[in-house]
Amino acid sequence: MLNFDNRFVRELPGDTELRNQPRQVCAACWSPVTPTPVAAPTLLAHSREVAADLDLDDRDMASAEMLAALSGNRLLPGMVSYASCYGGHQFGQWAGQLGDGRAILLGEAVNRRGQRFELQLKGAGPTPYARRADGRAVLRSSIREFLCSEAMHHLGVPTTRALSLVGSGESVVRDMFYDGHPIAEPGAVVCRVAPSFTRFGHFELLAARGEHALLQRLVDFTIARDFPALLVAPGEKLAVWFREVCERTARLMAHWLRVGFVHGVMNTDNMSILGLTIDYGPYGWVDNFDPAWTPNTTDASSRRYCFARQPEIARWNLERLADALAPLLPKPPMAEKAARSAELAAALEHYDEVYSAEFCTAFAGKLGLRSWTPADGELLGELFEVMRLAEIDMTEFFRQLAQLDIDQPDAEVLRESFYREDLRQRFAPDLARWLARYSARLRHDGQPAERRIAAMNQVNPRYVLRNYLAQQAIERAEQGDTQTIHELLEVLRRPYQEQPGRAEFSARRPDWARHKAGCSMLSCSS
Ligand SMILES: Nc1ncnc2c1ncn2[C@@H]1O[C@H](COP(=O)(O)OP(=O)(O)OP(=O)(O)O)[C@@H](O)[C@H]1O
Ligand SMILES: [Mg+2]
Repeated sequence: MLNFDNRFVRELPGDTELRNQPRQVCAACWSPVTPTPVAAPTLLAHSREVAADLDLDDRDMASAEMLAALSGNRLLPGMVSYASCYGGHQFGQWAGQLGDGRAILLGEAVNRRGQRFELQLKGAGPTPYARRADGRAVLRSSIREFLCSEAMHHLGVPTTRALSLVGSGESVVRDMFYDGHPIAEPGAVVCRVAPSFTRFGHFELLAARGEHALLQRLVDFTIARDFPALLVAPGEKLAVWFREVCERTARLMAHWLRVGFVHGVMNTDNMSILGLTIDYGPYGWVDNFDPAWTPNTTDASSRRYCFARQPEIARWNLERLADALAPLLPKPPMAEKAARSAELAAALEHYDEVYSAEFCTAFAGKLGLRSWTPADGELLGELFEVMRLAEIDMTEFFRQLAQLDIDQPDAEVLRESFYREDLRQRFAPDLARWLARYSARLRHDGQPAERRIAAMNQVNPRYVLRNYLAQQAIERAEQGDTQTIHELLEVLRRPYQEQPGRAEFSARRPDWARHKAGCSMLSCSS
């Protein structure tokens, strides 16, 4: 069914200890571990696009062997199972070894076009990196990961994918808000798919332990397997590669801001070397535009990972990766000893430049502008301020903005993007002033209306996985009804297309969801 070529375990050293017990794993990139079987697996949903990427058809997906593999009950021929070893900076502090505590890789499938995909079960039981935790995942967080990674892909945002969502038939005990109220919840396993699940933290841990020879091997492996185009690029390989990682990360940040996504836990162990969105934990979608909003309750006081700070935090994370890579470069001259090597520093500056350029391109697109001038930055800044103060829904506003008649701008087309009538009235004059300036700018831009509207509709989604929508799918699934998961999966396949009869999936957050757990506050407990 699937063809495997498991380079990670073949080319990188593994742990020689075979017992599946929590421990520090040194001088190795992975540990062999077998998924822990589950009692009564059922395939709750799968992504037909990911299946197609893997050359799997509906019959394959419905087979007993596939269900056994996707639940961790039995491996398919060619699979090897292992957990990888990484560390990370969490909330700004070095946390030491973390590793795949509940994620178990199943090897690298190569499709008929020669594309390579790592398969990874999340929630498949404890590994040597599980510390004191159970290695499992609850259904609610698994639904959120499954739906959101597919939704992000269809929005055009780089991301790990999800092949399947399997209910385990077992319960998992979680204290959702860490307040001494543990309850048994249904468990699940998601099979994630990505060309590589390697994180910044994989490199950081080897550097922190002074395992520089292995660090060099992991870098060489990563370039050869995951960045083959760079093998023929001129220049010092490591610096060229780090620059590419910076560039991809910058593009990812611009995408997150464009669609209103807040990751929620941008620790360096949750940063993909390929610039993919990885680890859908306490993430959230911006409803009313608020740069300081964070969905993660653990982050509520520091707001380190709030919406607007994400690009800055990504840079901080890249700096930690640069620190890890620095020992592999030739020693800098004495005068620069404390400084990072010039190449790494230049790559970080490149991050700033690419991010700025990508942000401008993204928001020029959202506003329907063909080019971007410094004055547009001011125009956008003023819009953000009105949106924040008036609590305007980000997704609804930008989608509806295309409907504005720029010869006679009238805020009426934006009425549905307000959460509060009093704020709508209070900020009506500010919005009207802004719309007049914006309309003048568009008239100057001179693009025919149909072309502008079509272009805006390709970057301003009508449908995103609003927090309350995911929560509704979860509550129904916990009652045994997976219909909403399937409906959402279907709607979110075409986020930029108007879908008649699907208005319920684009409606802004209802009042009941404003402060409800799972809708505005998410916990890390998953
Ligand atoms: N239930 C669990 N059992 C074992 N380890 C866990 C569990 N939950 C989290 N961990 C581990 O704690 C660390 C930080 O967790 P974090 O929430 O970032 O990741 P995660 O949600 O498990 O997974 P991923 O980053 O793979 O999507 C990771 O090493 C992770 O494997
Ligand atoms: Mg994680």
